[in-house]
Amino acid sequence: MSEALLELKNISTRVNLGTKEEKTILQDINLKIMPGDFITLLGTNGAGKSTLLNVINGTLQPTSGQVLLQGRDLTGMSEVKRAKFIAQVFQDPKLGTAPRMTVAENLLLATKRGQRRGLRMRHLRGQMAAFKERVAQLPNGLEERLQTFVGDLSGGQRQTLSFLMATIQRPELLLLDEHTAALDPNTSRDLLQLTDDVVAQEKLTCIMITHQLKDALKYGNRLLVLNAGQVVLDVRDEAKQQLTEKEILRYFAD
Ligand SMILES: Nc1ncnc2c1ncn2[C@@H]1O[C@H](COP(=O)(O)OP(=O)(O)OP(=O)(O)O)[C@@H](O)[C@H]1O
Repeated sequence: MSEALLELKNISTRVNLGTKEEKTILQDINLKIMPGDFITLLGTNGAGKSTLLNVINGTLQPTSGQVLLQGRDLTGMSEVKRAKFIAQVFQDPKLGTAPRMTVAENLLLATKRGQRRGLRMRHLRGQMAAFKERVAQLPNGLEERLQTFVGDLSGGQRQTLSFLMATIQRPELLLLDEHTAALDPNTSRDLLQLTDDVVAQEKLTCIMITHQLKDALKYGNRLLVLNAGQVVLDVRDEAKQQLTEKEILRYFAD
């Protein structure tokens, strides 16, 4: 088997250590994510899905275990440094974009993701044509909004922009934390379709948290279910295609 892009080795996360509130959120997780895997991640509220993404993106250090990206040990590396390799889109359209900057300025910012260098607005003019071309392919009219302040966009436009910002500079790993959950059904469907297209075109490796069983079955090549901090189901390819919603629900048991 070829080498994993991301490997989680014996990851455990406990909070409030040494107090009555001590709690295990992730329990000895071992996972190999292969290059090009598009994983849909399911689990009941509180199963530990967001915590797992936080351990991968570096906002949370695990209590024990290691996070390896292409064999490189990321454990202990800051979130800012990991941003060079890992991009994330959150559920809240307000996260991930700067409201007092224009759409074009936000895109310029995204092209510098993970770099220390400051933002040079004079570089913007040279990039406008390329930005216009990128947003022209998007579903909800962002093309006409390049000079609009992001705070004035609709939630759907803002979330589409967040997705474009996360992928404009190809990340090694893309993390999506219920990124369409706050959108209306049509806008959500369009952004999921865009996600699927971009992941395929750019051959991205991606983990997408969702509560929609249909979407978890429809998208991706691999499906994981987390229950009480443990991976209780991990299926890929044909086994995933044959899975039904009813079967998945069995793994949601308390
Ligand atoms: N820093 C923390 N301190 C205490 N408890 C925490 C902390 N972070 C997470 N938790 C708890 O750990 C559990 C897992 O949380 P997490 O957000 O990872 O779940 P989730 O599977 O993403 O849930 P949801 O589907 O509701 O978003 C929850 O019970 C949560 O309250």
